[in-house]
Parts: sequence; structure tokens; C-alpha cells
Amino acid sequence: MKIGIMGAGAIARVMARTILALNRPDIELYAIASRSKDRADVFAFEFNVPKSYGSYTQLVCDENVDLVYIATPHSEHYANTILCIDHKKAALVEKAFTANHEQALDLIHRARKANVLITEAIWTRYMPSRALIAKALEDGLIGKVKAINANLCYPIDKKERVIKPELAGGALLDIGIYPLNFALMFFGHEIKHLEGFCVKHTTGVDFIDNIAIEFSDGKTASLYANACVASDRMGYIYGSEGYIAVTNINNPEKIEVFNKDHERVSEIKIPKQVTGYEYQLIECKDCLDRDLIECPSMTHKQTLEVMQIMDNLRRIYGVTYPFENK
Ligand SMILES: NC(=O)C1=CN([C@@H]2O[C@H](COP(=O)(O)OP(=O)(O)OC[C@H]3O[C@@H](n4cnc5c(N)ncnc54)[C@H](OP(=O)(O)O)[C@@H]3O)[C@@H](O)[C@H]2O)C=CC1
Ligand SMILES: O=C1CO[C@H](CO)[C@@H](O)[C@@H]1O
Repeated sequence: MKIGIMGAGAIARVMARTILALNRPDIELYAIASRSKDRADVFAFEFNVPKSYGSYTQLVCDENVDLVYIATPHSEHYANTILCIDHKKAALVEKAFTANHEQALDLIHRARKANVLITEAIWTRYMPSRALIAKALEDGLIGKVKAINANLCYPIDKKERVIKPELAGGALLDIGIYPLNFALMFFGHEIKHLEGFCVKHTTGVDFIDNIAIEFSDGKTASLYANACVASDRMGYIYGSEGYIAVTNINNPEKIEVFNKDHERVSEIKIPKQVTGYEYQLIECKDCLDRDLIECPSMTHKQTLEVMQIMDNLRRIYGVTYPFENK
């Protein structure tokens, strides 16, 4: 699978390092495309990428590219993915999949019509830690499962793409999406009641997010994201007999099981990984081999439901992006 990266920014570099370190002959870093040929050339030199393009269109016109990894700001994902679909290129689209549900729905309709794989690069959904936690819950390690509490905070208030409304910035789409997915991955998507409260940046985007969910089966989730501070990134799943503590919900480092007397009863070992970003690539390769147009770890339906929940939260917050008001 020859990968072409769209956008030569921060996460693109992490992905390039991942592909190189993965060192699989069947998963190759083949091309980089930037809006600037100079930036593409610098990137290509840095990671020894065979092809370097000064426009995204040139990348999707390269007949050797099998998968485009879209690593641009949220506001751009919609147009970038259309470009891929129109050129019959499979796309792994960074989270948030799009700026809103309407864009996501349109992309999925287009991809299905064109029979092209598109999927959201919400890396935590593809990781082995997800199945390990789900199994611990199924096995009854903490009794009857009742509630989740999770947070993810980074001091990212100087990043343009995070503070600018026109780039669909804000804490929710950038980091709040992780505690949200953490809760939905383990409790499902059937929501009975959703509440939210945010503090806004001076630019108008949400910057400190508090989210409360009551699921249809009575389980609950309290989620927090803050784009001005660093936090412990803990995720807790509480049950009638104890709780599971996940250290770093953004890339799980430790999964511990405690009983209701707060004694640690076990630790669930996480397999050694490259960076954690490799699993979504491996699943894309598998999907392409099997002619699938969506990834089982993050189905189109699940992506759409996450986008809908985030739209609903933004409605509660009173946050819209300028291009949505036209
Ligand atoms: N999974 C994860 O752990 C992470 C995911 N992300 C996600 O990755 C995406 C990119 O984030 P990140 O790499 O931090 O962002 P950066 O700002 O570092 O890079 C984004 C790149 O997108 C390109 N781009 C295209 N259009 C625009 C535009 N209008 N304004 C600015 N840049 C543009 C630029 O590349 P060029 O000019 O070369 O074309 C730019 O370098 C986001 O969706 C974000 O949520 C980010 C960090 C971690
Ligand atoms: O997905 C992400 C995880 O962590 C980052 C902090 O560096 C975020 O900004 C980002 O978008």
C-alpha cells in the first residue's frame, strides 16, 4: 500500500516517522503533498519520500498512490476528501472527520457511490487497548458497568488551527473528541440525554468543554477537555465491584483494575507498539485488500453519530464556524 500524505504539518511528520519505523514492505511512505513545493521538498528530504508534490491535486493524480492520509485542519477535510473520492483514491482522514455532520454525510454518500474507502483517523478506535478494555468489561472484572469519567487537556492555545473559527478550531473537535470516543467506544452510541457547557476563547471557539451524557441503558459519562492546560488524561470506567483506570486515553500506557476498596487487583498488558498510529494504517491496508469501503473499527455510521453529537454540543455551546453561516 503506497501512502501519500496531504499537508506537511505536525501530525504528518509523526505519521511519516510511524510508517518508516513500522518497516513493513507492504506499507510504504510514497508521496508527500503540500500547498507549497518547497515545504513538500523539505518534508521529502527529511523522511526520504520518493515523490514530492506542490499541490494536493498532483498527489491524487498519481496513479501509484493507494491511500491518501489527510493531515490538514478540520475545515479542509471536506474539500480534501472530495478531491480524493473524485480521483478514486482511498482516504484516511484525520479527526475530526469533518467540521460538521452535514459534510460527513455528503462525503460518505459520495464515497459509497464511487466505491472508495474513506475512514476517520481516530487512532484510539483502532488500537488493541480498545479490545482489551472491552473484554475486561465483558468478563465482569468490575461488576456491573455504570459510568465513565475521562479528560484530555493540552496547552494548545497558541496553535492557529486550534483557535481559528475559520479552520473549525476549538477544543471539542480537536481534543474533546477523544473523551467522547472513549465513552462511546465502551458504552455505545445510544444517548438519552446530552448536556454541555463550554468556556469560549476570545475568537469565539469553545476552549474548555464539559460534557455530560446519559445513555439509554442508564450508564453515564462525565467528560472534560481543556485547550489551555495539561492534564493527567485519565479515563475511569466505574462498575459495581470496582473500576478500571486507563492512563492516557489519547494513547493508553497503562490499564489497571481496582476493586471497590481501591486495591489494585490487576494490570492489563498493552502490546508493544510503534507509536500507536500504525493500527489505522494496517486496518486500511486490510480493507483495501478486502475491497471494503469502511473500516470495522470506525464505521461510517459511527463517524456520522460522533459528528452529530458534536454538532449538538456546539448548538448547546452556541459555537458555529463562519462557513456554516452562509
Ligand atoms: N491523531 C492525532 O494524534 C493528531 C491529530 N491531529 C489532527 O491532524 C490534523 C492536522 O493537525 P496538525 O498536523 O497539528 O496541524 P498543522 O497546522 O501542523 O498542519 C496542518 C497542515 O495542513 C495544511 N493546510 C492545508 N490547508 C490549510 C489551511 N487553510 N491552513 C493551515 N494549514 C493548512 C498545511 O500543510 P501544507 O501547507 O504543507 O499543505 C499545514 O501544515 C487535524 O485534523 C488535527 O485534529 C493533530 C495532531 C495529533
Ligand atoms: O489529536 C490530537 C492529540 O493531541 C494533540 C496535542 O498535541 C492535539 O492538538 C491533537 O489534535
